[in-house]
Amino acid sequence: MTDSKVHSNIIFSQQIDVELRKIVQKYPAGKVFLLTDQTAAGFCLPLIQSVIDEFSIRMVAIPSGEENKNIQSVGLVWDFLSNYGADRKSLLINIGGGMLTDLGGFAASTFKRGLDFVNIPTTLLAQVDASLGGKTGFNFNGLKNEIGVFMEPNSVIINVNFLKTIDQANFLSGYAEMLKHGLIKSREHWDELLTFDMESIDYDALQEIIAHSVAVKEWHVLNDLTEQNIRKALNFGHTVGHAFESYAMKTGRPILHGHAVVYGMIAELYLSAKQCGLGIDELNSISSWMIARYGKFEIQESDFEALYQLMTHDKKNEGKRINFTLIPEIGKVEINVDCSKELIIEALNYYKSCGLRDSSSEL
Ligand SMILES: NC(=O)c1ccc[n+]([C@@H]2O[C@H](COP(=O)([O-])OP(=O)(O)OC[C@H]3O[C@@H](n4cnc5c(N)ncnc54)[C@H](O)[C@@H]3O)[C@@H](O)[C@H]2O)c1
Ligand SMILES: O=C(O)C(=O)C[C@@H](O)[C@H](O)[C@H](O)COP(=O)(O)O
Ligand SMILES: [Zn+2]
Repeated sequence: MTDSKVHSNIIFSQQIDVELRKIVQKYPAGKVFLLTDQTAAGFCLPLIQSVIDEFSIRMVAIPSGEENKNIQSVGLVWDFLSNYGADRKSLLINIGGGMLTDLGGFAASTFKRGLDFVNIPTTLLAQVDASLGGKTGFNFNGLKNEIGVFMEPNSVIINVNFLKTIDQANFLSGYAEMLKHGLIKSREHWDELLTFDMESIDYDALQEIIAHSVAVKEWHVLNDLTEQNIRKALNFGHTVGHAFESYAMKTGRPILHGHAVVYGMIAELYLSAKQCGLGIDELNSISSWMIARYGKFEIQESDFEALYQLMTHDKKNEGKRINFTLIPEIGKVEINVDCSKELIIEALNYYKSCGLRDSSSEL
């Protein structure tokens, strides 16, 4: 395993305390703050305790879970920064999963119009996706990431050892975003992901594929930070996926973000087959592979209208157009594809029947 590899401001390191100390010592004494969530705190702070003690870093922990990615939690962070005298020369260290790095990045970017923040992602999802690229924010009005700003962290420190304590469901959730990266990047990267042994994890091998996944995300962000164009590729699966995630939360049967993205990708692969020529065998085989590992969020026809209405809030939309990112073949992307309501309902029907149907059947 290589040590302390610097890729832009993304640092892969086996010695998280050494890397963090180098950053913290650049800031005035008493002006470094730390944000985590209550679950991540127990698992993750021991790995950086020596730095916390050495610099007497003040800490706050917000409640864990997607349901707490809200304005109340942002308020707790602003209160904390205000009460302990944070100023524009301060640093906020966000240590946790994607919920925490999204929310902490937003709180730091808006407090006194912005102070520096670094992300230490501690879930697979946060290491390959959420902690990178500067999309910060929180959920509002039942809609995912409805409020937010683009603001990149000063640094991101990735250490695979954090992943040894995440549970299987959260591992799969992070792997979903890696699968997305595989589908938009290349057949080679996709095949690499399909052959990785998720049952018995080799952490050296995992770090290698995390690095490949990070490179996919970073390339898109470097080319289009504010998602005017090619960054929309990173949103594949999210038009339908975010609708599933919001609807699941609203109806009291929440699902993890990555699982929602997998279900969204299945529906959007169907749209890709109908609108841009993705092969039907490819569609059916990817969908079956995904359902076998991720199960399903069961939906009825009576849910379709509510799901469609949620999609009308997607951030890629323009006017009345619901703009999808689609995949004509693995490794190719088409952005801004307008799909009719009828076709979107057909895609939801395809998803609904997945697992029930013979995978070789015609559409
Ligand atoms: N900004 C982006 O580009 C982007 C990209 C993808 C996802 N996201 C967002 O990320 C969020 C999902 O992130 P997530 O899956 O990391 O969820 P999460 O942050 O809620 O973390 C999942 C759970 O794991 C716990 N945890 C964190 N680190 C741990 C560790 N090392 N060991 C054991 N438990 C640990 C957390 O406390 C939490 O209970 C969603 O809100 C999603 O919208 C953002
Ligand atoms: O980095 C991006 O761009 C993404 O779209 C990555 C997604 O995985 C992530 O879930 C993102 O937060 C979605 O953003 P949104 O703009 O659709 O809220
Ligand atoms: Zn996502």
